[in-house]
Amino acid sequence: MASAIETRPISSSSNLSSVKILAESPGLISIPSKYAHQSTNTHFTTASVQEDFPQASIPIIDFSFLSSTDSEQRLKAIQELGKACQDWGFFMVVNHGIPERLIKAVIEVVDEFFNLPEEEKMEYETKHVLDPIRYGTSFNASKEQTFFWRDYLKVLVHPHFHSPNNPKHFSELMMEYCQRTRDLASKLVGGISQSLGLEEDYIHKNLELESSQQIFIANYYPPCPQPELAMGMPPHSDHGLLTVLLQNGVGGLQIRHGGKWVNVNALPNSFLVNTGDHLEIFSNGRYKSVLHRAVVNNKAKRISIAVANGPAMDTNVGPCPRLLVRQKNEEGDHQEGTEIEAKYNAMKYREYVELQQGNQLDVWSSLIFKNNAVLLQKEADIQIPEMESNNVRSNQLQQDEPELKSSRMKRILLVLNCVMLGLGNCGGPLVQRLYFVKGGKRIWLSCWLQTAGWPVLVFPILASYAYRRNKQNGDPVKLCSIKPRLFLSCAVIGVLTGVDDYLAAYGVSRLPVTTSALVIATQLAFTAAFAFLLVRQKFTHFTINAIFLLSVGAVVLAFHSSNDRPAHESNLQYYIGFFMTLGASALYGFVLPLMELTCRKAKQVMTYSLVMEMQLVISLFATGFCTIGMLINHDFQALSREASAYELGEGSYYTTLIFSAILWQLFFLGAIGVTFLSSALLSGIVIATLLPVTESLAVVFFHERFRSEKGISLTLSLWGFLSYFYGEIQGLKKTKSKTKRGNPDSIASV
Ligand SMILES: O=C(O)CCC(=O)C(=O)O
Ligand SMILES: [Fe+2]
Repeated sequence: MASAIETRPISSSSNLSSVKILAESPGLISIPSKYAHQSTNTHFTTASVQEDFPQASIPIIDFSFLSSTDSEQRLKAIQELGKACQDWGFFMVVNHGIPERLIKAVIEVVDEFFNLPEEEKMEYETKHVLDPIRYGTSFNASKEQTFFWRDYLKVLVHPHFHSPNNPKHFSELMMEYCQRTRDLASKLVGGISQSLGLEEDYIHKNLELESSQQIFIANYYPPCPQPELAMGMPPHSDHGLLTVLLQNGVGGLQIRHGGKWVNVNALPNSFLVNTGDHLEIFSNGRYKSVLHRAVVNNKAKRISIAVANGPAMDTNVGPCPRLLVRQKNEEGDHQEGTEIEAKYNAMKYREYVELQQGNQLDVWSSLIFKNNAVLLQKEADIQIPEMESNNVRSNQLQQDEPELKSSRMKRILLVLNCVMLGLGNCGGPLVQRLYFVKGGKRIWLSCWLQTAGWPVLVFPILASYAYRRNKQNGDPVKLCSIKPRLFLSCAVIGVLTGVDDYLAAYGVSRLPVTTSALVIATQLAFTAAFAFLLVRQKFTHFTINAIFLLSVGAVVLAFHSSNDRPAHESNLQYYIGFFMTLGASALYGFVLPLMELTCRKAKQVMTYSLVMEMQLVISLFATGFCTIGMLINHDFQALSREASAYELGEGSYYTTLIFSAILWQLFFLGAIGVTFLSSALLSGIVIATLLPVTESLAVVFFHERFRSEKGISLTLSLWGFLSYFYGEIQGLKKTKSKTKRGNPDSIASV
């Protein structure tokens, strides 16, 4: 119904899947780039300047007064109706007489329709705007660069009734509901006709409402993880005469009023009604067809049902001739009877719909707006949305995220990040331990090295920048996209990481690698707990089992840990080392979900280049924190002394430091990458399950003892690891069968 072009089926060449499937994909924390609108366009996002949208107190029309036998009451209601159409173009109808049980049942059955298997709904994917039943997604997916967070079902219900076969009772309920709303619209049109000074049945007869075109449109907006970047439905006006809108109690409609977007919420058991383009044309612009849009939220699904009531398809609609003659006004206008200029050309309703929805906007506007001033006035309030969506807009996301175009690419990146995390996870503690074993004593230096490798990040960031520049054919592309709010969050995480590095470095200096690595495995339990608290991580039996096994593994080790105490260390030193490592584990278990939360709350589109920028800022602040520690401890001055006393020689000393820095950088970049591409929990799982490799390497390189408790712990870790991945594979299979016909690209869990 809306004034745009919804000609494209859901699964055409670009494989656009339903947004419902996308929203239900496990672990979706940010929206795919193709759903994120430019924050510079205030009409397409809510993230920009106007943060709080006032609540509109739109006029309320008591329908019972319109059909009152008391002529005075009726006249008053008609005047109020006319004023509502003139000043607002939107009003709320109460006491309409449509039973509440019918309203509830229709919403429920629409919900059931969207819950049908994708294959079944796909039967209704169609090509032509006037096909009787159409199921689709977004708004005008064939023309849009950026999609809308909405699935829809459109059914032509009058003069010929159509309906999907399923769900059961859909057809019956829809027929009754459409009949009742058609009667409602017809009575309102009668009142509007009178409010224009015409007979009650004037519009009815002249626009042939006996065979009026009625369209049932159900809109489904699932919860969206980044609602401020997405939009459910773009600004548009509705064609036809009156649209009767119902919603499932979840707000989201905004209308353009007084140059602002304002929220409109309906009273319980009321309808929202808006005047359409053809009432504007018919009244020669006296009644406005107002722009409106639907915003989305991250909490509850929203369903809206818009029933559009238009003239008969083949009716010619132009300004009403009787309204083009000046009426005598209250002051006794002496120009009474003179002609008023028609602002619009007449056009068949069918042609209007086809031209407008067929996207020939230039032709359409020149045909419809006889008076160019009307068009200009419309454009002045807001850039007409069709123009926006039809023109190829340079989209911030396409600039930012060329590398995440396909799900294959995402999977490759995820594997790459797991490998980096693995290398860092095994190599980092080993090289750090090497430093201490061969004569290094500087804890602050060792901790500084955990993040001081940040300059290596400059290369991939530059490479991504060069790639984007190349792609944009000379259009301006930003080197850094991080915004102040995200920068600040990363700075805080950086300082926490610095503290964490110190705790971990202290632990590594005191404990054998085998012990410290297994204590670090408790991090998974911390990660899981914080992930639940901070990001509402969902757990399956398999993940719970994995977390339990991995944690028990670490505890088994902890009970026997004193057996491991190196000969030269006191009990106290050993225990301090043990608890410092545990503290590091808890803190990092907190930092990972915190990063996930930061990614979710960032009012920015998350891209992989942005993740690298975030890691750079985190490392920078962590390094700054540790530099202070080094300065206080005079570590810089001690460097050359320590190098010359290093057991493996001076050259190897510096090599050890450099490798340590690089390996830790891989660890952190891998961890944040896996968190962004999947979840904090997966990062924790990878860290915990790579223990066997670290264990074996430590036994090989440092000839550490491999005692029975380590064997038990190791077995439990492996078991936990297998349990987690088995669960993941099961989950993936389920999702795949759900989305057989959907597009893996849109499954943004990776
Ligand atoms: O979902 C809404 O509130 C708006 C729906 C709408 O404007 C339409 O379907 O034309
Ligand atoms: Fe609409």
